[in-house]
Formats: sequence, C-alpha cells, structure tokens
Amino acid sequence: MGGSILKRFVPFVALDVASEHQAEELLDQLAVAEKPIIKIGMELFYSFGPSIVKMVQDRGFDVFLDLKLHDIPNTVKRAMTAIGKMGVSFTTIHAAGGNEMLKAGREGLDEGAQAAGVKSAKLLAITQLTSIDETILHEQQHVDISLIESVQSYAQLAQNTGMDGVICSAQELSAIRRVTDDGFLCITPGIRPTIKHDDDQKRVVTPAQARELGSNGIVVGRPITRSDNPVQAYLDIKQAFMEE
Ligand SMILES: O=c1ccn([C@@H]2O[C@H](COP(=O)(O)O)[C@@H](O)[C@H]2O)c(=O)[nH]1
Repeated sequence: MGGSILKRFVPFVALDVASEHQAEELLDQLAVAEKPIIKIGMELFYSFGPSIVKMVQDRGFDVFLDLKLHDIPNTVKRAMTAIGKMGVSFTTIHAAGGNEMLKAGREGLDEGAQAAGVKSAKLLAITQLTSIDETILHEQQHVDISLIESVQSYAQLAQNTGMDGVICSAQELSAIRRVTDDGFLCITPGIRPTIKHDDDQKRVVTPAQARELGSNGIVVGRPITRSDNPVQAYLDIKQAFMEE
C-alpha cells in the first residue's frame, strides 16, 4: 500500500450554476485555456436532465456526473444503469448506503455502459461530505467514532465493494492511504485558495496542500464560478495543485 507514482487529474470544475446559458458561457471561456473534466451536480441535472450532460459532452468536455446516489440496492442499480449509458467519466454514490447498495451500483453502472457500448465510468463513494465536521457527526448523526475513522472505514468498504475510489477531504488522505491499495482514487472537494473562508465547507485545504497531501484530483466550484475571471482562477488553482 502506497509507494507508486500518484495519478493526478487537472482540477475538476464544479459547474454549479443556475442556467444553461451560464453553463455554456463558462465552458466557452474555459475552452480557450483547456478542457478540464466538468462536474455536473444536482443543480444543473435536476433542472435540465440528461440533455445538460450531452451539451457538455458535445462541447468536447468529459463529464463527472455527481448525483451521490443513496437508495435501496434495486433502485440504485437501475439508476446507475441509466447513468452508465450516458458515457460519463466519473460518477458518485454514498458509501453510507452499505455493501449491497454499492455492489448493486457498480453492477448497474457497468451494465449500462456495456449496453451503450461506452467505457464504464469511474465510481467514487462519498465518505463524509466535506460540509460535515466532528460536531455534526457526533451531535446530529450520533456517530461515536471520529470523523477520520469513519472516513477510513468507508474507504475500506468502498474498495471492498469494487469502487474506483472515494470522495473525501484531503485532510483524511494519509489515513485512507494506509488502508487502501495503490491506484485507489481519492478525489477531494473542499478546496479554497486560502483557508480563511466563509461558506458551508468545513474540512478545507488549499490546492497546494491537497497536492502535498497526495490528492488524485481536486474539485473546485465557487472559487472558479464566482470569480470575476474564472479562467485565471482556474489556471491559478491548477498551477498550485499540479506544480512539483
Ligand atoms: O463531500 C463533498 C462531495 C461533493 N462536493 C461537491 O463539490 C463541489 C464543491 O464546490 P465548492 O463551490 O468548491 O464548494 C460541489 O459541487 C459539491 O456538491 C463537496 O463539496 N463535498
């Protein structure tokens, strides 16, 4: 475990905007610099459905479809089959759904991709959302192990059920790497250019810290989408994350 050369993706851009027009504008701006993988989340998908995925793909971007499935195994399998057919590169499921649900999700995703003749997406399990901290975990969820133990245990479950990796905070990377194999992906949202921030994210690191801690890829939304100059914001974050 550990020791191999770390695979690193350029930052995933979370396209959390309200309209198709805003999404297209941002993609056109980014495309001038390069074409990072675009994360489509609940806001755009629930507003516009699969056509938003196609719009992004038609512009030449790979898609990370982040719908965080969490339901009974049969429902998750059938939903994942539909996602598998869309030809996206990454998608997500909640580790808290358990062993059976995770395996069903994997099966559905692979079956959908096979039926459509496309490559199956990398399936990432959400461990603990980066908006959760120890206080919420203990006082609201009544979990009596530490946040890091919870994330570590979900990462093991994810690996044992055929997930390609997890979503976590970069703060938990060394704990996860201790119990998972080389090549297991750790993709990390909760990224802010400076640690001082004023929003819903609780477990936050900078792009440079994410690199130092060994993240395979950072997910960045508002620091790019709400910037006056989204392309420059993307390039600055990319440089801080990728440079050796
Ligand atoms: O634990 C998680 C899982 C997913 N996300 C998603 O990442 C982006 C982060 O956006 P920011 O604007 O940079 O906070 C967003 O789409 C979340 O749904 C996460 O933040 N934490």
